[in-house]
Amino acid sequence: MSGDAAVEVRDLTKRYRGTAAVDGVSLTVRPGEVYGFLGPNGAGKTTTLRMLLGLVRPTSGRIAVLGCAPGAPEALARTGSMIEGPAFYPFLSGRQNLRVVARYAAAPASRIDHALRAVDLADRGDDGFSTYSLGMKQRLGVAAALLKEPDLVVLDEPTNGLDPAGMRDMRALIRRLGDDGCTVILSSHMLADVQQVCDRVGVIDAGRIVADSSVEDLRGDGELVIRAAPADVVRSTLEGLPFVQAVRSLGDGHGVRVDETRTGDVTRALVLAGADVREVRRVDRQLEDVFLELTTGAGSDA
Ligand SMILES: Nc1ncnc2c1ncn2[C@@H]1O[C@H](COP(=O)(O)OP(=O)(O)OP(=O)(O)O)[C@@H](O)[C@H]1O
Repeated sequence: MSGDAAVEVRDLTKRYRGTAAVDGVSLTVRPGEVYGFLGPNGAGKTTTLRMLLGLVRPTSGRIAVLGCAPGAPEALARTGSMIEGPAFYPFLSGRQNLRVVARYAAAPASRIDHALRAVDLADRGDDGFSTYSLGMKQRLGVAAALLKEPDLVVLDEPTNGLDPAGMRDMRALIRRLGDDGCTVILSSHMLADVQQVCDRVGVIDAGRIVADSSVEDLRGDGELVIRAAPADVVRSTLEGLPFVQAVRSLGDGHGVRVDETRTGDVTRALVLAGADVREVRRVDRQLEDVFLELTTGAGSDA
């Protein structure tokens, strides 16, 4: 373990009754980055996050959180978390709920106003929790995670169940935390959200990491969409080009994985082969496309 990482996980495995929920996971989260943990339902996201917090004991493997063993008091003192939705007293106000959490977490009560401001709940802090919208409840959960002035925040599905405005607010909040130098790990089903808010992502499928890279690298160079005829000439020409990585058939054309600088070469080759080129257009790959390619797509969230 290098010791420079905010979180370092090596060969982490968790078995339940012989079945691996998490199977040899290795990943590194660097200080100050917003790291997205993506995967279909049941892929092992929550189990991994719970192991990082010392809530679940690994079957095997190594974890360092802020240089400490998971669950070590030094690590927990600098880590805020929201796992599987926030739990608050409905009959107390937001502020009173945070007071309860602060006392329990040995965090200074002076942090409460700061935490409420950070999640845009300062002017609703004295209203009853039961009167909050789902988005406000989720944001209060993040406020609770911020009470300790943490270096690391772990959020399990922070946008779960939120409407578009709630998601936008949560995204902005997470990005602000990252910009303020806090390391954030979040799990999500919301691929578009992760694409907008995360610096790097790990994709987990059936307990195994299938990708761990920057969002940009994962999305790659995008695809060149070509409409040209006849189809057999187009396909054989494209497949014969050494710089073309992959050719796939679309309804009325072909999609080609190729570096953007080769767009002219591809078009020229098709014209020289006698193809009638009607359209050549570059399409960015969305994280969702990559996710579906990488995972089995078995989860309903996929
Ligand atoms: N306490 C447990 N006992 C037995 N099996 C468990 C336990 N906790 C999790 N599992 C199993 O481990 C696998 C991974 O579950 P986990 O909750 O980590 O997935 P997830 O990626 O967070 O899924 P979701 O997106 O649905 O929350 C699942 O097959 C789940 O049934």
